[in-house]
Amino acid sequence: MKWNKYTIETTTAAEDYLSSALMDLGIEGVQIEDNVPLTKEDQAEMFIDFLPELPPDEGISYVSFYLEDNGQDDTELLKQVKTTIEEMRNVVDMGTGKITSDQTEDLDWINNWKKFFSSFYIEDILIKPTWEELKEEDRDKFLIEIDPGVSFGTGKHETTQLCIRQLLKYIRGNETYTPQVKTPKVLDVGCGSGILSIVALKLGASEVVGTDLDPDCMTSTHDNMEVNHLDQKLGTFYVGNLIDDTELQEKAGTEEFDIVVANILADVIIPMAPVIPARLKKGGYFITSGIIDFKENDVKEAIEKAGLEVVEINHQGEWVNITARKN
Ligand SMILES: C[S@@+](CC[C@H](N)C(=O)[O-])C[C@H]1O[C@@H](n2cnc3c(N)ncnc32)[C@H](O)[C@@H]1O
Repeated sequence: MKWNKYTIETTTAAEDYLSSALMDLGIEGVQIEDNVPLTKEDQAEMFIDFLPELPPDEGISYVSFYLEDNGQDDTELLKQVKTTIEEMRNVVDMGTGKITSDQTEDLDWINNWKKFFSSFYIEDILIKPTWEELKEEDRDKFLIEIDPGVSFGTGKHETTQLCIRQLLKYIRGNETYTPQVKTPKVLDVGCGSGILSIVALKLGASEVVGTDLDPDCMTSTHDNMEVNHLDQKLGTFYVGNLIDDTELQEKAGTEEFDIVVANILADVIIPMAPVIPARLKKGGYFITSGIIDFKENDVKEAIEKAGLEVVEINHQGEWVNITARKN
């Protein structure tokens, strides 16, 4: 499908007003490009731990919108856009307001990523997108089916894989470690698509509790539990921030968990570390990732300061897993 892309050169002061004015004209899906650095909150929400160097912010912003090219004439709508820009000059600096056009193909943003997600293994666990047919020869495999929807967690990311390997070790056991608890209770902080909760349950966890800041993750997690034929009663999921929400800390449970897994970001794990020991039973493990390599020491220090003993540090690419025990 072809699309006409229109880009308005404006100012960072005007970009939000302009986007909302474009939406008022019935335009859906506006893209903003500027050099304004992301705030800490934006970084956490977008799972970005470090940012590329941006050119200096000179206050210029490019606001683009797309119109499907189905032979229609965009002239009338563009006239309305130009009028809107001129009217807005009375209230905000609109910059040049120059409109340029381009044509682009296939803009199925919501679904395009699916082309890059196909079945793969983490050790003996076969992770398969829900929309892919299960091959006859894979019927007896340890299977996890996932549709992350708009949440994070296909299993492809190094940090998810680091956590899954640790869940394998600390729930199922391996040649170097024999779990003391066969059916652990697991807390999954930052559950995203629910992938780690589902792996934990499939490996034998008796129950999981999950949390995430993003309400969409509740839907993804419940849907993925269902796809994986897991009784919804085995999982309880809450929206909220364990770091400072004492009500959530209580609801999640005190000294209840054999394993707490948190694949978030170094900048989130560091302030979260102090509340983790109180969630764990004695002898329980904290498995964490989402840590970029240059923040490894900061996270390790925070975990040790919280009173846990770091027992393992693993790396995959530039990402780090730290596993710690409550003694
Ligand atoms: C990298 S994703 C991990 C998703 C999934 N657990 C996985 O391993 O693939 C991090 C998730 O943590 C959530 N998150 C960020 N800060 C959080 C916080 N303070 N408490 C709970 N969840 C948080 C994000 O919304 C996101 O869904």
